[in-house]
Amino acid sequence: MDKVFVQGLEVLTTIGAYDWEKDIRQKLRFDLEMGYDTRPAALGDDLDKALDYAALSKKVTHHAEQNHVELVETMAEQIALLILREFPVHSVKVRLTKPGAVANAAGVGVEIERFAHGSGIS
Ligand SMILES: Nc1nc2c(c(=O)[nH]1)N=C([C@H](O)[C@@H](O)CO)CN2
Repeated sequence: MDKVFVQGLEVLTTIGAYDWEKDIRQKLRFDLEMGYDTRPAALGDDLDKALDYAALSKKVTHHAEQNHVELVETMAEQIALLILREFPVHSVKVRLTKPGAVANAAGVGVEIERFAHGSGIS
């Protein structure tokens, strides 16, 4: 399956399990990979047939900015569901990095993969 990806999408939001995290904004970095047949767009050179990575990035940014959760797991799951619900993709991989969370680590986070088929969405 072809992939459309968004790499290093940075969003500032309120996220974290500890009290001191409830009143600050921290950076999240999203790496997204969507399973999508790119041939119709390529053959017609037609954005209307493409998975619009700009529109997708905008929706992900808006969701992450507006929804405050404790765990990176929760945010990753919400973003995967949003993409499966709002875009005609076969699958989505969400790698979510919280760069400032652990001293002496470049980043920590999760990577999940979800599929449209059998998810009740599609
Ligand atoms: N598996 C996880 N572990 C931790 C999380 C998380 O979201 N998933 N979050 C925290 C704190 O919020 C941390 O980021 C503060 O530095 C701790 N462990």
